[in-house]
Amino acid sequence: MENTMPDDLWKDSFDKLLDIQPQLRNLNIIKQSVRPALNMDSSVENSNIGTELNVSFQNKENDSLESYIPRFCPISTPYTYCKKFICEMSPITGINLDGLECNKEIHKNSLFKRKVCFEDSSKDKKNESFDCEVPKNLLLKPGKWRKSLNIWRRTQNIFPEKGCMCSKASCVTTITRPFSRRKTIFKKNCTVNFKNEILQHCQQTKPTSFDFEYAECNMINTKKIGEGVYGEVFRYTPSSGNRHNFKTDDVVLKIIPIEGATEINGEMQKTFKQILPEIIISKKMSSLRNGKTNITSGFANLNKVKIVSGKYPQHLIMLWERYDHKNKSENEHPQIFRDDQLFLVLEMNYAGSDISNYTFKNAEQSYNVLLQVIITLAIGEEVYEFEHRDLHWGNILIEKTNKKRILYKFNGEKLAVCSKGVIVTIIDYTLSRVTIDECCHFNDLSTDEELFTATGDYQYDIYRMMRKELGNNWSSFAPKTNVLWLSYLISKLQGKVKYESEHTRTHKINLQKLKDLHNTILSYKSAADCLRCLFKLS
Ligand SMILES: Nc1ncnc2c1ncn2[C@@H]1O[C@H](COP(=O)(O)OP(=O)(O)OP(=O)(O)O)[C@@H](O)[C@H]1O
Repeated sequence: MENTMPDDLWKDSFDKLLDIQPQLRNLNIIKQSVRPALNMDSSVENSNIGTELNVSFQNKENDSLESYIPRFCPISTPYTYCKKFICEMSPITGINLDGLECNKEIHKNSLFKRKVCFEDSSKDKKNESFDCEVPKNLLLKPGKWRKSLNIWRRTQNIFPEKGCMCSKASCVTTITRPFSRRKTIFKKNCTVNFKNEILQHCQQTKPTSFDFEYAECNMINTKKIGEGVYGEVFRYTPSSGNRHNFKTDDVVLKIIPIEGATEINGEMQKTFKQILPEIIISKKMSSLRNGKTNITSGFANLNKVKIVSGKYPQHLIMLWERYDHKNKSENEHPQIFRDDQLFLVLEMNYAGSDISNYTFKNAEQSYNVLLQVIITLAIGEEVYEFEHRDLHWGNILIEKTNKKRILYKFNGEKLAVCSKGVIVTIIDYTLSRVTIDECCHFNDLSTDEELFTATGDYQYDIYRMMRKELGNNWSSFAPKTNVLWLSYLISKLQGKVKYESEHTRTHKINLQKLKDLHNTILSYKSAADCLRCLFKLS
């Protein structure tokens, strides 16, 4: 039975879109007039991801769509039928899903003008005039894409520090480092000593010893629970002498090497300057739990920030190895750090497991999780012009709670959401944008080609949609980007997350509520706009 093909195997991406956007049927768009799934993002999910995506194109001279049909790619629409479905519209990225408006700009950028690498341009002199900026086969795993991107780079023999090396394709591409572009626009004229500023945030005058701060004797039940490209994440229970406020909440340490000259996990270490905004954003978002007119506990609870230096404590190294043994770490062994390595440590409350690993009771629970995310984003928008910009399902954590209701305040108005037994926390502000004290902090992705070329999940469409929404100006405030991530989240809650029981009436009613909201979500301008409508606020 396990080898039986899924019932919806016959569906191509447009068929699937009709399931979730039934109003498209009213437009009477017939399949013959829809282009094949050149955008492979969504359709590839049900395909054999291991199969190489061949995006070499046969004929570059003719600018018509036909010349850009891949010769072979693992899409659910069989290639033999591709040429039948030709028009200038893509069911995924060619239209705005809410307005059903044909999005010519995206066409220009991502389909017709998409620059590609030819496998062997030396055989064809004409190819020399064709810029080769978009890498081949950039198929990333859903969720934490930085790791996936680094693995892709390694397999393609691309070394970012040299700009690019493309060993097989005879083209020179410019692969820029995507994640070191954290910027802050200061509206007031001021010069900042980043190191001192960070030490102030840490309430330190100089870095303290890593071994001393995180000695084994002060930490109980410690284990490594996660990793990102920038850091290792450990969880522990503070030993009684080390509990500051008599709470027994478990602590999470996110340990990020900084300021060193060596690359870690394929990335240059962040500098004081680059890490400061992450500290500021984390602190401010966390402080919203103690706000006056706006209150949410939906952003990670940051208790402390510390700068430590020295070798990794031996007990953490052992836990790192245990995790590696069990889960196969993609990060480098912490033994590689020198004795004078600096680390930034963010101490947060443990906030559960991420949505991709969570099994919901039913859609009623997941619908209430969605409401918690909407309210939290809305409050972030109101107070700090916050856009998360990377809210994939690995960055939304869920934990069980005994509280019946989660309470919020939005512009002075008290709101409550039934918890249905779970509480939500949003994490990871690496790409986030905020305005704090007249400074705008953001991550400039304007020259990042890789992220906008990636495929493999609807997630990667969202980065392209954000770029369009922002006009590639990443400092500007466009809360619609939060709405785009909500649309992504709803699609995951409908079809991708795990449910304990799917046959109850409650589940079906709430799944319908998710579908209804999915049909309208992109018509909202911001999470706050959506919240006002859902809670009938003025
Ligand atoms: N407060 C927390 N509670 C529980 N788990 C957490 C917490 N913070 C982080 N984690 C876990 O650690 C993982 C990595 O954290 P995070 O996303 O903040 O790291 P990162 O280095 O920013 O990752 P990226 O590679 O996306 O930059 C998360 O996916 C999550 O599983």
